[in-house]
Amino acid sequence: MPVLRFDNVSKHYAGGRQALSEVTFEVDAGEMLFVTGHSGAGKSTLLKLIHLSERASRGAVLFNERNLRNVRGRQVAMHRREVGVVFQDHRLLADRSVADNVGLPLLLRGTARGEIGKRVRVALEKVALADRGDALPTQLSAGEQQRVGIARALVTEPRLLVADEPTGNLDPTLSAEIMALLESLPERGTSVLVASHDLGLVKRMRKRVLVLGDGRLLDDIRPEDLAE
Ligand SMILES: Nc1ncnc2c1ncn2[C@@H]1O[C@H](COP(=O)(O)OP(=O)(O)OP(=O)(O)O)[C@@H](O)[C@H]1O
Repeated sequence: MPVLRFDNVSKHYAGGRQALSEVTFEVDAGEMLFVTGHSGAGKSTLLKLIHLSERASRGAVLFNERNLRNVRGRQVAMHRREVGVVFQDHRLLADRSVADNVGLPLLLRGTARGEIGKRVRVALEKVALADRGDALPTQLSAGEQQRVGIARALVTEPRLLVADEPTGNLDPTLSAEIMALLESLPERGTSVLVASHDLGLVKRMRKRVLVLGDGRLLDDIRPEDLAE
């Protein structure tokens, strides 16, 4: 069953140009894929329609077969529990511990403290930072900070993780480390969709690639068809 489906999706920003035009694709449960394209091609917009920081102008975005057009009000927060989000700048709170940062989405949802502690430990284990929960973000390396951002996105055990240029600020070694971590998530039940303009990185990963150009889906390349 697809976890995500875009059916002829278009997005116009108010007063702006058309960011997406009639985009159609599906993501299966347990899949990892990339979306690439030039600056302004529509990559971030595509991700925003999935975690509902923007709404489609036309067409349907379906998550677990549910049309997101019908997800309103309090249901938006429930939807966001099932979609983890990772940004280029991880946006960690500098004066809170790593564990507090990771637990924040649960705290905001009123989860009991004992349960938060348990889930934070699981999330930090997933990103190999189990022993750094008491540290402040500034005491960690850039790559470790990005892993904290990923743990925070995973703490609600989402069905899908969307990541917008997650390695944008990292050197090649740390980028590879973050990619290896993201690659390990599908087998643990979380599908992964990564937006990146870094074609070298995208090719090295040998995953399915959606190519956007001026808001249109130009290509949907399967790993076996990737050129050497
Ligand atoms: N809030 C907004 N209001 C108006 N126009 C917007 C808004 N956000 C994005 N756009 C426009 O929509 C188009 C797609 O932008 P988007 O950020 O999705 O591209 P992108 O592929 O992620 O680019 P980049 O790689 O530079 O981040 C661009 O022309 C952009 O200027």
